[in-house]
Amino acid sequence: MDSHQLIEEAKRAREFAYAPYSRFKVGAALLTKDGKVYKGCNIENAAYSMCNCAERTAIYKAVSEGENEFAAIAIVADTKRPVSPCGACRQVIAELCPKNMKVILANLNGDYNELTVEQLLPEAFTSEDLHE
Ligand SMILES: O=c1ccn([C@H]2C[C@H](O)[C@@H](CO)O2)c(=O)[nH]1
Ligand SMILES: [Zn+2]
Repeated sequence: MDSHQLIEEAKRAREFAYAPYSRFKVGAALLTKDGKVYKGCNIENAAYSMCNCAERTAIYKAVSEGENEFAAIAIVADTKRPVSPCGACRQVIAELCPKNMKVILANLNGDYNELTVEQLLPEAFTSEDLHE
């Protein structure tokens, strides 16, 4: 599965977004090392703080199914520049995905950026900081 295919999977997930408040639909597709794809969309709530981002939906789906080896994630929204994940999602990605894993940020115009987890959240606070 290449970057373009993973972006297409994320676009399909985006169609399921439940975003009646922001009207901002986001899709994500997380690729495991053995080639499975877990998709996620954002899911909002009338109690706004409970909104869950697409990236975290995909990651939590995968982890809760026993997955822990990831190869790439694609995230797509209808933005001018490729979508920029929020800080909370950057922290979750840094926690559960390898530092050198590919992160593909895309929009619906065909623009995309590829970066690593470490580039997405430089100097991340991680479990290595917790205990000496
Ligand atoms: O990278 C992002 C940025 C925002 N959102 C969602 C959260 C909320 O439902 C809506 C507006 O912020 O978009 C995501 O899912 N991923
Ligand atoms: Zn987020």
